[in-house]
Formats: sequence, C-alpha cells, structure tokens
Amino acid sequence: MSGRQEAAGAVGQGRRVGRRGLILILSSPSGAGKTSLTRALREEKELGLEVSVSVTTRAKRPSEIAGRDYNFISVEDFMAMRDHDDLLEWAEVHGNYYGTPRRPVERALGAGTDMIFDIDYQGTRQVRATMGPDVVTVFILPPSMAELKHRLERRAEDTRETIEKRLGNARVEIERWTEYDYVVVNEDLGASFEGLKAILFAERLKRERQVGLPAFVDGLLAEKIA
Ligand SMILES: Nc1nc2c(ncn2[C@@H]2O[C@H](COP(=O)(O)OP(=O)(O)O)[C@@H](O)[C@H]2O)c(=O)[nH]1
Ligand SMILES: Nc1ncnc2c1ncn2[C@@H]1O[C@H](COP(=O)(O)OP(=O)(O)O)[C@@H](O)[C@H]1O
Repeated sequence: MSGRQEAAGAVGQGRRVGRRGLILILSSPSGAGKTSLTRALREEKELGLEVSVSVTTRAKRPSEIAGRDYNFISVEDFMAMRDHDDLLEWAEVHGNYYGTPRRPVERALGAGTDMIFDIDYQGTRQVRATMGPDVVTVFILPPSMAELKHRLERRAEDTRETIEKRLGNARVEIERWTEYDYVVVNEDLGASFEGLKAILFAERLKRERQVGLPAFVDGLLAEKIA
C-alpha cells in the first residue's frame, strides 16, 4: 500500500528499518475458538494489535459487549453501509449479515498498527483480493467434530436451533482450509495462542515487509570496522 506510515523499526547507526502494517485474519467453523484467541491477542497489549470490530445484523449474545465484540445494527443500516462503500468486505453467514467497516482499518494501517480480523472464508477472499501482500491468513480447526459440538454446547449462548445451524455449516467452512497460509488445530488454547504469536512474530520479520532494508544493508557494508 502506498502512503502507509511505517511502524517503528530497528536502528543501526541512524539508519532505520521500518515495517508495513499487516492484517492477521482468523477463520474457523463456529465453536473452534477464534473468538477466544482473538480476545487473548487483543488483551496482550505489548503485541500492539488492534481488533477490527465488525458490524452484524445478528442478535447480541449475553457475554458480548456492543462496540467491543460487534456493532449490532439493523438490516437497513447494514445495507446503507454496504451501498455507501463503508465496508471493506461483507458476507452473509448463518443467515445474518456481517461486514468489516473500512475506515478503522485504513486508520490503523495508516498509523502502522497491525490488525486482527475474525471473519469467514468469503470475507477472507475479498480482503486478500484488495489488500494482497499485507494479509496473513490462519485457519483454526477443532480437534474433532465431537469436541466442536461440545464447545458450542458448553458456550451455552445460543439456542439449540442456532447451534444446529452452525454445526450444519461447519463442514462447508472446514473444506476451505487449503485457502489459508497457516492452520492451527486448537486443542489446547494456550498452545494455540503461542502458535499465533509465533506466526505474527515471523510474519513481522518477512523481508518484503521490512521497509528500508536495502539502505540499511548498504550502510552496514560501507561501515568501517575499527
Ligand atoms: N465476512 C465476514 N465474516 C464475519 C465478520 N464478522 C464475523 N464474521 C464471521 O461470521 C461467522 C459467525 O460469527 P458469530 O456470529 O460471531 O459466531 P461464531 O462463529 O459462532 O462465534 C464467523 O465465521 C465469523 O468469523 C465480518 O465482518 N465479515
Ligand atoms: N482449546 C480449547 N479448549 C477448550 N475449550 C475451548 C478452547 N478454545 C475455545 N474453547 C471454548 O469453546 C467455546 C467456543 O469458543 P469461541 O472462541 O467462542 O469459538 P468461535 O469464535 O470460533 O465460535 C467457548 O466456550 C470457549 O471458551
């Protein structure tokens, strides 16, 4: 992306290596754990990640906070945002509309802040098409279908009908796993969290994401060793 500010970087003899911001996308079938992992990443402040808060037309769950987990809006308001091009991407999932507001993403990336998106495979395709190399995608798999069902039941925030619909869609969602850069089988939440941090740290060091490296290396090679 042109015009994007660079995150603070390494310093060597006054030569700076900056970094382009990235978007870390987490997708999974319902109940595999992407919300828990997104919350854990957001709460670890030193990672410096900003979570994209989607708009949705679905009803709020008891544990959710409007403005933190989602902005809950009417179908009319959703369509107005879509028609005004206020959404970076949008999709219909489990019979409800979901979308990523464009402006907060542009603001965060413009300031060099990395973002996390918890969006489905349809949205992931759209973001990859528009943001290309700045996107890193991770698919979260459950350890088994039986455990996926148990997690949805243990979460106890949805009606039986809602759980059935999400389980019914799980196979179609899981089949998209090959479209993703990384795959994490979320058996142990702590281990999955460590895996995501490893992905983030490695992606931040990718050569093409580090701006100013050629000048930095030229400087290194020109330096006189006493
Ligand atoms: N495309 C798209 N998908 C979203 C967005 N926000 C959430 N989703 C996806 O919508 C699906 C349903 O999310 P949610 O209702 O929170 O249910 P959960 O998956 O059971 O936690 C999940 O696959 C989310 O990743 C968005 O802004 N865009
Ligand atoms: N590794 C895990 N082991 C056991 N329970 C988990 C694990 N990850 C998530 N959970 C639980 O499973 C339920 C579904 O997780 P959640 O993060 O809401 O999934 P998603 O956002 O993918 O629908 C929640 O009750 C959560 O606490």
